[in-house]
Amino acid sequence: MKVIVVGPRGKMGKLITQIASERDDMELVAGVAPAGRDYIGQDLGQAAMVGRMLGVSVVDDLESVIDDCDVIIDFSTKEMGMKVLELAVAHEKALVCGTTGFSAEEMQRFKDAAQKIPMLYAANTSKLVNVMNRLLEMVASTLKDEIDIEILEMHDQWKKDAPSGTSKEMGEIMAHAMGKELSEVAVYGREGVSPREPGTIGYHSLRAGNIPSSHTVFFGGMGERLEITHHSYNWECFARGACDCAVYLADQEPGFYTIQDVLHLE
Ligand SMILES: NC(=O)C1=CN([C@@H]2O[C@H](COP(=O)(O)OP(=O)(O)OC[C@H]3O[C@@H](n4cnc5c(N)ncnc54)[C@H](OP(=O)(O)O)[C@@H]3O)[C@@H](O)[C@H]2O)C=CC1
Ligand SMILES: O=C(O)C1=N[C@H](C(=O)O)C[C@H](O)C1
Repeated sequence: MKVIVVGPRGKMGKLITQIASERDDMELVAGVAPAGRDYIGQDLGQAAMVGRMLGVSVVDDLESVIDDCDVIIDFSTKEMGMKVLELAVAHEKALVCGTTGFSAEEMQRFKDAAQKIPMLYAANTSKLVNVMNRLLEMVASTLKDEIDIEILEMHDQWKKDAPSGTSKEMGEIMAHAMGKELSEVAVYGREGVSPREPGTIGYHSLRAGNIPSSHTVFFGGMGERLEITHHSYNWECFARGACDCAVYLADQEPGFYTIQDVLHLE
């Protein structure tokens, strides 16, 4: 399965390149980086600090290499994400997108693209986070309005979006489990919003240092509290999951896929 990595110098792109280079079922054919970077033209192994040459280059123009691949893996920015999507559709290439921060309208463009290409979107490609999502669904569907739900997510100081894509997915899963839409119940920050309105889901984002990713969901009951937490120690779990998604997608027909399909969690 031939793969292009978009953003191979990024925190995720580097790890995805390193992991893909070790897998027998993946073959890297190019990296795509922003124009003007000093590592354009370098060997992908050097640019992504793999520790050996891979014999393929980093380019600044996806269109010049896209026909060499089966699947594109994109963890870059939302602006680049939209350009990658457009080219993937035009060249009928499978796309794994893990970038976060897209608007509802942009997310709809991914869903529309699925009529033409195998499209997998996952705001979080960690296996354990996706198992955690099942637990959240179970608690929310069992207790509904009996409990207060608050989500606290922590990330590094450089993260561009807040709240995290994962916490939005978690909120959506729990809202649907309670028969609601997230937009009806989400409250972003509680400062100045007290006492608490029942049936809402509160969001709290903390940014500090180089925390890779932590998500805690607090279920507040009367005289008791349940907390479910996922901590990542680095970005490896997400990169491994992204490679699994790409291998899965290479064999699929056009359609919209999620990591639940890859992990057989449905
Ligand atoms: N789904 C999941 O499980 C996860 C999702 N993410 C998401 O992935 C995205 C990237 O995260 P992260 O790796 O931490 O971010 P980084 O900022 O470390 O990396 C982003 C990369 O994208 C590259 N880039 C920016 N613009 C372009 C462009 N026009 N063309 C090609 N490449 C471009 C940057 O290049 P340069 O380095 O040269 O500036 C950089 O290498 C974020 O949206 C994040 O939330 C992150 C972790 C897990
Ligand atoms: O930027 C990150 O680091 C992460 N982003 C994703 C998100 O927004 O949820 C996934 C994970 O939390 C790491």
